[in-house]
Amino acid sequence: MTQISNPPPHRPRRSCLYMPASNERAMAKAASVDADVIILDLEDAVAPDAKDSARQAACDAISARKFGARETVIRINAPDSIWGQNDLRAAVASGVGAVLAPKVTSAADIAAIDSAMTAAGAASDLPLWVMIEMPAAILNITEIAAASRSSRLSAFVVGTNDLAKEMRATSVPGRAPFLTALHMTVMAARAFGLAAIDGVFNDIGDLDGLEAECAQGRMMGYDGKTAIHPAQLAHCNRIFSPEAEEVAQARAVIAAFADPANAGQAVIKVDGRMTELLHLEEAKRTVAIADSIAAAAN
Ligand SMILES: CC(C)(COP(=O)(O)OP(=O)(O)OC[C@H]1O[C@@H](n2cnc3c(N)ncnc32)[C@H](O)[C@@H]1OP(=O)(O)O)[C@@H](O)C(=O)NCCC(=O)NCCSC(=O)C[C@H](O)C(=O)O
Ligand SMILES: [Mg+2]
Repeated sequence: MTQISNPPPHRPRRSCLYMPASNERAMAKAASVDADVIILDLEDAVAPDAKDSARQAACDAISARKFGARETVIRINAPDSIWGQNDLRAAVASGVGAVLAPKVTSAADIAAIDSAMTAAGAASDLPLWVMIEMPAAILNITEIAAASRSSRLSAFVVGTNDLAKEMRATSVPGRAPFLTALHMTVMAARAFGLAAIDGVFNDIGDLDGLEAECAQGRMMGYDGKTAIHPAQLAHCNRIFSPEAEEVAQARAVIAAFADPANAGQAVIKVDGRMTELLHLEEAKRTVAIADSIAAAAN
């Protein structure tokens, strides 16, 4: 299987697993974990003494194509940290699928990272993902998302741990303290055509809690969830996959609009429901995601 550096628009991102690049045992799982996206972390999960060796290990694993068809991402340290620019240059040179930058707060940050990627020789279509995890990022979310028009920015990843720390908020079931941030992030992502990935669930043993949080993220419109442990992946994959009934309904909508009897119609009835052309667009997206998941499973 080959790594894809420029993924198709409907590529599933149901589960995005962080792997500390300094953790050899975790990295050895590369070929077997059932994650749509692998995020090799050089930032918070890597101790300062291990930063250089983790960077090397991440880039070696990418170059050796250890992750098969999974989308690969390297999370660099903050560009203004002592490791950030070396991380960025090494990630670009490694052939990774996307670079993930932490703790951005403004459109100027996006422009600076994009310029640094260009200076490092990045192709114009190497995607930039960013962590939305600072209060200032939430306040500036529209200008950050709008920076995608003039940069490689293509995805938001929510960081609820840093957000909790910076807000001095408490993590509780239902995530009441973070709902404003979660809604604003997905809204801005959708307004500017970006992917939106939900934050992590820290309690590895609480799969019921994880399931509830996945369902909440999906209901809000998120494409998938970041995970910290392989045990979380099956829940993320299941809940962020279109259900069989949803796919069947989507296929019925596509078939109905393709029926010559409905040619030129903007609104029709499908299985008793009012169905407009806007539903056709969503139906096509649902089927494309379902087909993509099915293809990856074969
Ligand atoms: C939290 C962990 C340190 C727990 O690790 P461990 O004690 O080894 O757990 P287990 O014994 O249950 O592990 C069983 C096996 O699974 C492997 N494993 C565990 N986690 C991963 C993983 N993430 N990827 C791949 N493989 C993994 C173990 O190596 C065991 O394998 P084996 O021994 O061969 O049986 C650990 O889960 C961990 O480090 N998780 C990721 C932490 C991380 O990346 N954190 C940073 C991102 S979270 C974040 O902060 C997001 C954002 O920035 C924010 O602000 O919110
Ligand atoms: Mg963080």
